[in-house]
Amino acid sequence: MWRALARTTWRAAANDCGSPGFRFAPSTLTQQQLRHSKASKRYTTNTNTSTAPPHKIRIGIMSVEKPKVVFVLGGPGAGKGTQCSRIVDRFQFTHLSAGDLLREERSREGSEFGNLIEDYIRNGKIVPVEVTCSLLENAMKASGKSRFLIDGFPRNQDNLDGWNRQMSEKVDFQFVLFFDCGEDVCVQRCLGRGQSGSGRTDDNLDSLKKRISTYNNDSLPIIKFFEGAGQVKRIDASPDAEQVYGEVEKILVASGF
Ligand SMILES: Nc1ncnc2c1ncn2[C@@H]1O[C@H](COP(=O)(O)OP(=O)(O)O)[C@@H](O)[C@H]1O
Ligand SMILES: Nc1ccn([C@H]2C[C@H](O)[C@@H](COP(=O)(O)OP(=O)(O)O)O2)c(=O)n1
Repeated sequence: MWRALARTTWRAAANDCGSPGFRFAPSTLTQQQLRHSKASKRYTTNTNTSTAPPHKIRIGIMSVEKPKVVFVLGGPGAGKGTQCSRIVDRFQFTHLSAGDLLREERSREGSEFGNLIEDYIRNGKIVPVEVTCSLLENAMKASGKSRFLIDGFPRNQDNLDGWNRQMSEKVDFQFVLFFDCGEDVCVQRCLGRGQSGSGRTDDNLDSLKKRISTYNNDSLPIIKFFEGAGQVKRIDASPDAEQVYGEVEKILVASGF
């Protein structure tokens, strides 16, 4: 169903690829990392047949760096997008918001997924990963960059499974930046965003109740899973944006960015 998504932005040859990490990707770093987690029973297969170290891929006799990926998670309205914009201003990251990519695809003329995406978004459900992951992979390739903030993904088990199938071998996963924010604050921020003209069809109370429930039931377990693997950097997202960013900056600098 999602073949159409993979159409335009794939680069035809390795030489043409801005970031070589997207092609030949024999190892599965994320799966390797997840193997160490008590909670990672599903990820026990070692499919790494490469002689390159896990953060690199092998092309012929050379090994090259894989693109680095940081997942950015938190409740609806926690401030993920706001903080990502600030990070991009200071660090060399490319910000890819799964929600933005889905909204773009929904509006793209001729998209076969427009109605499906709208139905999922309005009802606070998570779009099937085949759609979202392909949009992310295409955007990564099209950017030609090698450091990504992937915002709002993976948001449920389907997202995580799809990522592990399609992408984990191709990237050097770093950690999750988790913007931890109370439900009431999240709701007020989303309503405020709606009132100041976000134009989003889901910044209303009815959709928000469903989004919060999806977050609690489907997204929090994913964050806990990464936490169990020691891969979460938690940030209190309730203070003002400046203060939150101060914490983010410290974490990124301490992580070598
Ligand atoms: N720390 C903060 N304090 C107050 N308002 C914030 C803060 N961070 C973001 N906002 C505002 O809250 C709304 C949601 O922020 P946004 O970054 O779009 O959240 P998310 O991407 O997590 O949905 C926006 O209107 C934004 O300006
Ligand atoms: N991985 C994702 C991310 C977003 N979506 C859909 C469903 C979400 O409620 C909407 C909006 O997500 P977005 O990250 O832009 O917004 P919030 O964090 O909820 O404010 O997009 C999805 O289906 N799968």
